[in-house]
Amino acid sequence: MIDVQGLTKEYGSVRAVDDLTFTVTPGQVTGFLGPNGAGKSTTMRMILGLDRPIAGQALIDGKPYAEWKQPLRKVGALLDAKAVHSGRSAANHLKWLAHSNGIPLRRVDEVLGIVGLSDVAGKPAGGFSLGMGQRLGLAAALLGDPEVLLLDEPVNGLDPEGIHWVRTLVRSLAAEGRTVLISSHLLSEMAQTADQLLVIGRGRLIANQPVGEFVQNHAASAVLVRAEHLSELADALRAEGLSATQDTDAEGRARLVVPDTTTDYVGKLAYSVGVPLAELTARRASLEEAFMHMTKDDVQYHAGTKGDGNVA
Ligand SMILES: Nc1ncnc2c1ncn2[C@@H]1O[C@H](COP(=O)(O)OP(=O)(O)OP(=O)(O)O)[C@@H](O)[C@H]1O
Repeated sequence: MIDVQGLTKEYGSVRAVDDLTFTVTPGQVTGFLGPNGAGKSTTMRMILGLDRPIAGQALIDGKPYAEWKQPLRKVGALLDAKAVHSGRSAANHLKWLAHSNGIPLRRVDEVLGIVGLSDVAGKPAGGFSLGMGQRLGLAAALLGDPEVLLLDEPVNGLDPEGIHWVRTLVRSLAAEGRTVLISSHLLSEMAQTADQLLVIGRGRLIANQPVGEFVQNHAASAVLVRAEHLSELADALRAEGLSATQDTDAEGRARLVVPDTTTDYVGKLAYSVGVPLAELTARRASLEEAFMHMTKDDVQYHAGTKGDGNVA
């Protein structure tokens, strides 16, 4: 369990993290989202004792990270996968970490196998691709078989197979009862990986809820309907107090978009007014729509604008 209370950090005049309070519970994947510069990495660094807050605290199972005697056995973290001595081989990098945390050396071969790097174990990490570096970072995070995992952008640089593998891995780690906090800008991926979402903007907490609830609360779903007699159906919908707008689908066919209703309702109504349907589809809101809606006032760095924050 990670317990963050009133965590606050400033860099000069920039308040990077502002009075953040949340808990991350075991047995589920918690996704950590926020626009660029929102304070995700800074929060993770403070949880790991790498940055000192100006107020508040972060505890891991009741103690600050620094008080765990063999921290890698308690918490596995992937923050900056490039933070590896470039001349050192993957295996030696992991052996060095294992040694400093009292972890048996046979675990090094195990984690290299888990992340698919056994064949390049003896090669210098400096020559690794971005994706291989991420895999090595994940191997280091898993080395101590930790109960708590903090993964900052773990799928960065991974190919589709790698992304799928990370998703399966973190879901199985959570299913084993571990605490998993994971940040990513790939929202469609996060929608499939996370159970719970923590969303921050400009250092402040703006949502902490299950993924499905977040999407339902912050993005509109709609029913899409095609029929030969669209205007009759539109009239019937409006008579029932529903708004229906007409547009065309990808194949250029006219359809109605009816927000805030269900396919069951529209289907029954069409039947009652004798309009045969050619298509009746629920358009589910996406995590991306919900995220854009929730964070639109907190985006500091827009394409084509100067932004109003300090550029990192
Ligand atoms: N070492 C530092 N010195 C000065 N400012 C910093 C430092 N680290 C972070 N910041 C600032 O703190 C704010 C939060 O940055 P942080 O990297 O935590 O955000 P983030 O949510 O992880 O962003 P991204 O999604 O782009 O990785 C930003 O305004 C950033 O410029």
